[in-house]
Amino acid sequence: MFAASRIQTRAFSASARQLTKVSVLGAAGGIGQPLSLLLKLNPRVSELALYDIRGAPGVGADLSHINTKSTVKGYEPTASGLADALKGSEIVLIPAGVPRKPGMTRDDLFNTNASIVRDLAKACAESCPEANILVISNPVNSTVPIVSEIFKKAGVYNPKRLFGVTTLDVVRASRFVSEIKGTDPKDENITVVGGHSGVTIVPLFSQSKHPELSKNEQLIHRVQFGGDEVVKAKDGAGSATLSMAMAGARMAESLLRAAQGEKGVIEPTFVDSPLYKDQGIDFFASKVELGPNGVEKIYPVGPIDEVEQKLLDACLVDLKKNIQKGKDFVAANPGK
Ligand SMILES: NC(=O)c1ccc[n+]([C@@H]2O[C@H](COP(=O)([O-])OP(=O)(O)OC[C@H]3O[C@@H](n4cnc5c(N)ncnc54)[C@H](O)[C@@H]3O)[C@@H](O)[C@H]2O)c1
Ligand SMILES: O=C(O)C[C@H](O)C(=O)O
Repeated sequence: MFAASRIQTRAFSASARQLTKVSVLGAAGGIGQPLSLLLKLNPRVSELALYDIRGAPGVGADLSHINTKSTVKGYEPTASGLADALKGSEIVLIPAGVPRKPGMTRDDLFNTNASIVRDLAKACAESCPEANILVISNPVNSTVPIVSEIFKKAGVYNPKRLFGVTTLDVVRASRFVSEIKGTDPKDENITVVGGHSGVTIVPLFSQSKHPELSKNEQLIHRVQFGGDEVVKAKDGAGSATLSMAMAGARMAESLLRAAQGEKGVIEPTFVDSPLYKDQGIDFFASKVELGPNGVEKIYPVGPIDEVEQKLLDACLVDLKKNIQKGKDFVAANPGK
């Protein structure tokens, strides 16, 4: 037992020395800056490439003074700057785009963010077609299908490498439950399935240590509309940035752990999924085991109670429309 664990530790420390380039698109923004900071502190990252339409060289210079071993560079806002930032990337995180103001839904961001994500996806398809693409820009339910359509058009789509980042919903659910129960959030793993906006966010408390919480309407509402809480509190200055940076860094870390040989790394995330394809729903967030090739295994939703079934039914109706909206956008606006 002891010898086996020593061998395993040696294997991990050897693989942790792998060269791993991670890039952040939208790196000078509210999410981009703290996310880049957390990635600079991650010993699994050897090279950090920062891109934004403004300010990335400054953020890069600032982070480059932190005494961790990785190199950091902020690239110029040009097509060649973007291509250079992306080349050789194993993971690309995309928090580029506008955030909500009070009174807006995530869908209200579509008109601005759809073309931003489309154009960045094109650059990824050209410069790093094999990278894991982690989409943070809202509305995630539509921006992820936009990326997949662009990759399909370029002939480089690998469904195992595309992820909508829904980790913040999981992080919130864990924290909110721990507040109610007076427990340590690290012991509260709540699966959240569906998508990432309002009623498409479906927490499955019946599968947690506290199945009775699936009847707690206030808690369910808080998980589904946690983003609104922050938008309201920031009062026009944007939406969640710091908690999102933590959640994005956690998702990237999970992918890196899996890529570097660790088994059994599971995160709920929004992926190209077989679960509801028969209902015309191509993407769905459920528990996903990660591996060196990205998605290793997609878990079904599993047993849920009556309340959750109703939530899931409502989720699927909206999700289908959101996904179609992303696909239709690329068909009508293929870009240059
Ligand atoms: N998935 C989630 O759980 C989640 C959580 C929070 C926020 N978000 C979303 O993330 C996005 C960013 O939020 P934020 O608070 O960081 O916004 P922000 O305005 O602070 O930052 C966005 C950054 O994107 C940059 N940008 C715009 N167009 C770009 C382009 N074409 N290429 C590169 N960079 C570009 C901007 O210059 C800016 O620095 C929003 O759409 C927001 O809704 C998602
Ligand atoms: O609420 C938002 O608009 C940002 C993000 O999607 C969140 O869940 O905090």
